[in-house]
Amino acid sequence: MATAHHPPSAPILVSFTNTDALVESLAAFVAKAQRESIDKKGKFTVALSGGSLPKLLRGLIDDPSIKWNKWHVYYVDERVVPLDHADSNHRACVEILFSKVPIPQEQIHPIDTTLLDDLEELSDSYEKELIKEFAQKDSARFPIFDLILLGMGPDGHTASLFPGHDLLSEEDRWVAYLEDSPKPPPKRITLTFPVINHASRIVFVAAGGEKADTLKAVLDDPEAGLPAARVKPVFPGQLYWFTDDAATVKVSYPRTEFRL
Ligand SMILES: O=C(O)[C@H](O)[C@@H](O)[C@H](O)[C@H](O)COP(=O)(O)O
Repeated sequence: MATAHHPPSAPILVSFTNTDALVESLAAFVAKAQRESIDKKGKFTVALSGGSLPKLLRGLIDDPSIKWNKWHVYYVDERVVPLDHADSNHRACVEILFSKVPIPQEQIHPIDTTLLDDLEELSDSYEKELIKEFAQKDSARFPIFDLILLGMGPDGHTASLFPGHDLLSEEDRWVAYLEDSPKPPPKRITLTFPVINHASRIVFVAAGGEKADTLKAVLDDPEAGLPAARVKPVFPGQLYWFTDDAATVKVSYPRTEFRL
């Protein structure tokens, strides 16, 4: 169990020469994470981001080792729009991934779109979804996801946690809302840092040269405190970075060879 004396273990950085290699290894990693979780407790709880992430999960679609009926999927963050809106992270995940695999619909947890006009109610209701899944099972103060998959924006944001925003210091809530996201659309809900940091495995997926400067800042100068650098798993959680060489070209932080 977590104790205050355990330092967080250092992030593991793996970098691939091209996107296809990244996609393949990411799928293998996720497959292993789900196998371990299912072996241990019969299910796999995962939180997904939007942006480029859903496409980078395409390696899962034809993987026969994925037990989709054991997956319980939540969103790291969601834009406050109807589920069929072009900006919806849920819509992107369904179109790119969930419509192509046999995952039971009731095990995918989108936002309650009857509450789009009341962000406080909406974030409370999403927190209640998480409480249903996590609160009874263990006495932890925060949910312990088996896997949280994150992206990083060019400004260093992750989830909907943006540089300089008040939500960076949220310590109590599981799910928070914002109305002033600098990345459109402005209204969003997001998991908070304590929830992200309590996951068993946290994986950032960042590809492309436009992320090179930010990735250097996050990995080589974490004290500067960009949001992505504030992802520091609570023991025994582990943080991984899955990147491509275009994104890591400026990074001095040591790379680890990918192996399962
Ligand atoms: O809803 C969102 O906007 C995402 O969840 C967001 O946090 C995303 O992961 C980053 O902005 C990185 O986006 P890209 O992967 O598209 O660069």
